[in-house]
Amino acid sequence: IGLADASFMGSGSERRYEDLCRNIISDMNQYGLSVVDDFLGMETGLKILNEVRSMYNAGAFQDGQVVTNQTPDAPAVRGDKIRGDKIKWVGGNEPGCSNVWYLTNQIDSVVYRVNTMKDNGILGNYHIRERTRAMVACYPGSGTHYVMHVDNPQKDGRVITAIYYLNINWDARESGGILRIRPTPGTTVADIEPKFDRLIFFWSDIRNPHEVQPAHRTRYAITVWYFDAKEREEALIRAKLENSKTNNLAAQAQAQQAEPDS
Ligand SMILES: O=C(O)CCC(=O)Nc1cc2ccccc2cn1
Ligand SMILES: [Mn+2]
Repeated sequence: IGLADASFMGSGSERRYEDLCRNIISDMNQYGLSVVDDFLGMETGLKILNEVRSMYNAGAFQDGQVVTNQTPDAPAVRGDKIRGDKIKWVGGNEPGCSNVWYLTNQIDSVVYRVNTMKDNGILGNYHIRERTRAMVACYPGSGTHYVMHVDNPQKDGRVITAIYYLNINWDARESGGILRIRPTPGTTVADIEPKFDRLIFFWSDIRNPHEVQPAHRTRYAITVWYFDAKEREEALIRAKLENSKTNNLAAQAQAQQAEPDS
């Protein structure tokens, strides 16, 4: 995986930006994932980290969906959590999020660029015009993890997952917290350390099941998901159909109840 060095924001050289995008295009076509180190440089990375820390310390994060998968017959032990992260969704330019907002703008420009460059292979099949808000996540250490899963298993429109890590001097040997991606089909495994100022991309669908291994140190990450216009459009139409179907069923049920017994 071409570990591109991309503190292009510092040196601001167009050439390095082009090279970075070329690297991402070839990684995404070859591996379905890409790792970019030194994306924004130390100074900007630190501003983002400090902003996230102050959000977290202000108690602005909620528990990620916590589903205990208690096996029915097992003794009532503490349900092992599906995931232990705490999250906060950050939209446009809310107060106190200007550095996260700057990050999402930088990632946007890379994604829109690789999506429109010529000879971009699979990336050319998508038409990326929208993304989710930024999901700021914190694994508070003490073994919190996230089980193996697929981000978009059912064509909800999301095609690229982009994750930016904020963890200075992360050493997985003592802190764990590795993101393990198991690209399918295939037998390879990509173990990615959540290193400071590292940006990764991977296909959001079933091509990339992934997990976060137990983290023993506070682990911050910021994720945005990019939509393909067509897949998103179709997903929204399906959702509307589903919705109207259930509404009709409910209305019918309501009506039946209302009818006097025949
Ligand atoms: O932090 C990492 O290295 C990746 C963690 C991760 O996969 N997070 C995540 C978080 C999610 C939150 C809501 C719905 C789906 C989700 C899928 N994945
Ligand atoms: Mn995920």
